[in-house]
Amino acid sequence: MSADTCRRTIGGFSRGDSVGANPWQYMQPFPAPSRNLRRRAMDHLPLTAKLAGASMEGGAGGRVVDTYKKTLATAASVAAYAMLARGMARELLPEELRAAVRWVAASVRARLGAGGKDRHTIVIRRHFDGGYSENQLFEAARTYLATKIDPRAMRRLCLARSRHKEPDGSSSWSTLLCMEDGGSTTDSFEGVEFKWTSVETSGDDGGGKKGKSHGSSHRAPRETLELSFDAQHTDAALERYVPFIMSAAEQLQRRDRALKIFMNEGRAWHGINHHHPATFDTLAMDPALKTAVVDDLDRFLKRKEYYQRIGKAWKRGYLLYGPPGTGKSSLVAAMANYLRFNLYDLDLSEVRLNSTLQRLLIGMPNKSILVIEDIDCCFDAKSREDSKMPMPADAGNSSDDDGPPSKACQAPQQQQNLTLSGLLNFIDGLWSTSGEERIIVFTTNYKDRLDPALLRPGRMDMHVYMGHCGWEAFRTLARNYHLVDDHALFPEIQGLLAAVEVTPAEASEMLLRSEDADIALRVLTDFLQDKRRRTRKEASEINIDTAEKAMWVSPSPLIGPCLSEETKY
Ligand SMILES: Nc1ncnc2c1ncn2[C@@H]1O[C@H](COP(=O)(O)OP(=O)(O)OP(=O)(O)O)[C@@H](O)[C@H]1O
Repeated sequence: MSADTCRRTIGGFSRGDSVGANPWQYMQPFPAPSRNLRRRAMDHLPLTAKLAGASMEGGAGGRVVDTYKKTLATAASVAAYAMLARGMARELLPEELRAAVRWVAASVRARLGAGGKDRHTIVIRRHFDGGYSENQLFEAARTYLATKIDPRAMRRLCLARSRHKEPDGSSSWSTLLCMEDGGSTTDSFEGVEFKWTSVETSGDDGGGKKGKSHGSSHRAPRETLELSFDAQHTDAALERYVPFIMSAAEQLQRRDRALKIFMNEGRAWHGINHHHPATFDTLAMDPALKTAVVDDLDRFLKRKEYYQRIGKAWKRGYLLYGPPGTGKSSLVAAMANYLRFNLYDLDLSEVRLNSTLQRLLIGMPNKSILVIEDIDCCFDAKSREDSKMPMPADAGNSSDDDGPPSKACQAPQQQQNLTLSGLLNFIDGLWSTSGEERIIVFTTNYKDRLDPALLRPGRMDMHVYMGHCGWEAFRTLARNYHLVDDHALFPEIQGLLAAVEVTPAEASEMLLRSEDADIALRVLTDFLQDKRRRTRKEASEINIDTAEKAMWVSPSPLIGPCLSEETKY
């Protein structure tokens, strides 16, 4: 096809117009569409097509197309140069300079991203004080952002192992996904969009911490996280978003840390790692009761302001009672795992003085669970009285007295032996004065033996009865141990559980006898049948015994006088 033919076919082009830019040029074997038709079609075309289409309208349109082509060519050249420059920079420029360039680019990007709106930026440096102090907010933000990063969406990511200091001075470690230098992500909070950018600059300006490796003068890069947002949201950022991040990070760190259980020795706590596997999922108990406990814990955690408002200490007390082997200790472990709180297992037989107890309780950090097991065995009737007794002669040398002397130790005549009322008064006093977000759990096998002071309303907020293994509890155990939800023996087991009392500990033991679910369930069924036989036998013996006794003491007019007569002689 010649240029002339082409011009003819399309029509309306003046000499010098760019034929090649005409979109209809080679695709148009039919007569050209009318102007109106083309104008209507143009309304639906993207900008590039419109520009090109404009060239069909006359000389002015042609110039637009020329400009468009030139712009495209220029953009392509710039992109090529940029790629070339980038490659050369990577080869030739030192890392420090490249980091500085990246920082400038990130700042420019951040400003351009603002879309012309007034943007504010909060810079959170990893170190301050000339590089010698760690900024906790940086660590918190990094921990929080690790949950926001989608590793599939980011081409470059950094993996870091982070150390957290525990309240007891020990450390725990966790692995985090972090943004690389120049990386950014957005987070939405209360409907506001916050943008986070990771920026690294060379530490050679003296602001960074001196690199410890190889003892060289090289300084570690200065790491910062930049939080940018629309200026109108400054209050939301500082007053709500930043505190939210701190608390979210704390929760995440708690989730990752190894739990500990502390035991009292003298006046101090000694902790070891706590790996009790019990969770609310594995706990075999009445489902409604389980839900009630979990809901109660959740409500407690959310109610800081509420407790403040009503003027009550932010603490919660649980009394767990029931026969041995019904899961009281397991429930305590499940609570600790659920809340990620450390456990403080208080052995009161090791505590002789109220002042020692006071010191131990004050030494417990927030977000912890105090457990006193078998509370019914801890105090005899005598010690329940609030007796003010002189301090034993050897008490000053006892293991209770390590560490600096407390106020109470300076006034020996006021020393009190440990009493239940001392414990209760002090717990109430302690919770209301120091520390918060604590849980106290008492356990007992015999609720009826407890001092009424312990059962007084308001002392223990929730009384939880851990009973014998019911049908639902058994199903949890079957699922835990053998991953079975249904089995041919289930109906028989259900009937047996309704007839005999067996603890979850006993049922667990039977289920553990074999790894084969069929065998283990058979073993349990036999155990339950045997137990039912024995229970029936015992019951019938008791019935006979009772009947015999009844015969001897019965006031029945028929035999009564006879007995009386017999006993007379
Ligand atoms: N409700 C339960 N759910 C799951 N496992 C249980 C339950 N109760 C008991 N077990 C099993 O029995 C073992 C002993 O239970 P646990 O020590 O929790 O009972 P306890 O009521 O605290 O007993 P004690 O009163 O003697 O201290 C647990 O380690 C667990 O394997």
